[in-house]
Amino acid sequence: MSLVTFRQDKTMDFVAVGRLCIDLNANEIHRPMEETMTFTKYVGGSPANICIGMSRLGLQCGFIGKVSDDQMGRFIVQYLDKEGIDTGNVVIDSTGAVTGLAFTEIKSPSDCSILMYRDNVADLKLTAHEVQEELIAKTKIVLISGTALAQSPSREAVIQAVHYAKKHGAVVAFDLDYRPYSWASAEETAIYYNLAAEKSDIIIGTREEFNAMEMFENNPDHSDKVTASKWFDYSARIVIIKHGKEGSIAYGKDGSSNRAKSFPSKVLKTFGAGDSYASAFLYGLLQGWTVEKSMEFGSASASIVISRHSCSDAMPTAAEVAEYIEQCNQNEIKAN
Ligand SMILES: Nc1ncnc2c1ncn2[C@@H]1O[C@H](COP(=O)(O)OP(=O)(O)O)[C@@H](O)[C@H]1O
Ligand SMILES: O=C(O)C[C@@H](O)[C@H](O)C(=O)COP(=O)(O)O
Repeated sequence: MSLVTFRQDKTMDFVAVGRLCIDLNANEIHRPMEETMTFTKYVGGSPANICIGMSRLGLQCGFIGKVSDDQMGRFIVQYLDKEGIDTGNVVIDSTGAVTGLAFTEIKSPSDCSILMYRDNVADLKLTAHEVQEELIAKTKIVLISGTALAQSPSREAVIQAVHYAKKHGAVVAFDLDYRPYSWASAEETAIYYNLAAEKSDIIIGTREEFNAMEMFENNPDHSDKVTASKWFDYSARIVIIKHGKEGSIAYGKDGSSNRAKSFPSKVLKTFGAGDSYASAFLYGLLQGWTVEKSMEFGSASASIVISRHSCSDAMPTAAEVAEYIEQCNQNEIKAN
């Protein structure tokens, strides 16, 4: 009996709600951004990366978001269209808002950071009225992303999307996606993350992101089991805590737990790991795989994406991920 079941009468697999932004990834790597002269432009934004990842894996996907009425907004929509993602609910801002920029700094494979310019961004201006119920009504999973809860009216748009998801039997996946610079205070973060998590069937986050949610909780040791157990009293069926290179652990409402190791990787940069992991994990669940196999698929996808320069554009196909797993298994057999 699987922990999560999906309505098979739906014609779409996955819809993400949240930010669409631009990644400007440094071309000159292994140096601080003060010395970087050129960047490569990619579509970015954690929910956008996850959606592109799901589409690359062969799923029918849509996006609910807002972009700026300029070249950057048009670049984003054209890219999503080319990837086969339904952009019918990507709204063009009319207030002069801009596209969020994420400048990335790759000082070393383990020392990467992101400088985000997010003043007056279009993605946080999505309103509840702009969320199309008919799009959510036809999808199996709705992904919400934590940063979209940071400001109104985006905050209310996410809550409305969750309401539609519950009404139409869509699974709600919550990727915590905590970006401190988008929030007014740590208290606001904790309050709104907890409200969203109460409605979510699948919750995915790093240990640090869950810590940010637990400001009013009693979990001084930051126990993953304590973190997960709280959410099974609400809607959650699966709670995943990610631990970087150390891998990840998933807890199930049925009392199960599964640990997944990370895969070997020629790491170029570490960002993009979580988004690729989430897309491939959710893909696995949609195939009817076990949590364990889905975690393996997510972990392998992450190890591929962190070896490449971009996040969105680096998202692998299902065949690439399967081949990588096979190759790593063969290498392990040879090594033993
Ligand atoms: N250095 C690494 N080498 C191999 N896999 C990694 C590495 N860092 C992360 N991963 C994989 O990506 C997953 C998510 O990474 P993590 O850093 O925990 O999330 P996020 O990118 O959201 O911060 C990990 O559970 C692991 O499977
Ligand atoms: O989420 C953002 O706004 C930044 C992303 O565009 C960027 O690609 C990134 O940091 C993704 O890393 P992850 O969310 O840690 O997987």
